Amino acid sequence: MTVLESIIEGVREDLAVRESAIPFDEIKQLSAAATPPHDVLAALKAPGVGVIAEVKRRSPSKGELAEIGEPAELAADYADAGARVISVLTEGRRFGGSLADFDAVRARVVGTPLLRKDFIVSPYQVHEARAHGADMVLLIVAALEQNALEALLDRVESLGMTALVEVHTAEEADRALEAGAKVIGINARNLHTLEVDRDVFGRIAPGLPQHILKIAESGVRGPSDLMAYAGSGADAVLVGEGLVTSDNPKTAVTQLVTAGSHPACPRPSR
Ligand SMILES: O=C(O)c1ccccc1NCC(=O)[C@H](O)[C@H](O)COP(=O)(O)O
Repeated sequence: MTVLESIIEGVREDLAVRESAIPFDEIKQLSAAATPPHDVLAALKAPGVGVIAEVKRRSPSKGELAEIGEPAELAADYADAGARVISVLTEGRRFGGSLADFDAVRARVVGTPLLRKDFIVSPYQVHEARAHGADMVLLIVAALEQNALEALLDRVESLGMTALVEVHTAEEADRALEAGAKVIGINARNLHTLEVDRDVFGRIAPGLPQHILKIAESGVRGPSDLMAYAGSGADAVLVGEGLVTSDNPKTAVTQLVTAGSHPACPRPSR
């Protein structure tokens, strides 16, 4: 069993417990009653290379990363520093995240789009994300059969949210395009082996259509990595470990945002 398969096995077990407490029909009603989502595409299309800043306590690859304090305060610092989207891990067993974290961030940071970063394998989780105020939902191609990917993507968009469709190979990128993805995240991290290869983005991104928003995920240690991803066509970068392990996460985001808006920073023409 790979790391990804193990994570998904646990996600399905935890999901069954939640679904027994709040049945599917009820979570659909809650999602329908939620405050409408932010326009994530508009946020990501703003000039310059954007930053998606992640609330991440621990991970399968590195274990405990940092004592992040109150997730809401960390997220508020991210937003104040100019993050375009805030990613909140809600997977509990391997990342130490929760929907309670998401709720706290949502209550504290009302003006910035939020990404529910989890391993989405069920329509229930899509409605659950919306019910908790998510604007964006991660769909991992490697975790889904094509029919499921297309059905979940349609459901995300039917609720007014934006899907971040994550790939690690050219074949997965083809599947994302076939499914109708508008935002494709190219993860430098292989979710089966946990190996990080920053060159993956530059091998895949140039082959994507210009209208696709391209997000470089993982391995961003500072502005030089952002600039390198920008040089290969990134519209934004998604950063977790490099922020929460820094001396000052707010300063770290500020430095990335400054680099992404610098005249010398490459930016795809739109
Ligand atoms: O981060 C991990 O170890 C990991 C392991 C297995 C599946 C997913 C994993 N991370 C999710 C992510 O892709 C990252 O949290 C995100 O891209 C930020 O990466 P980083 O800046 O390297 O923390």
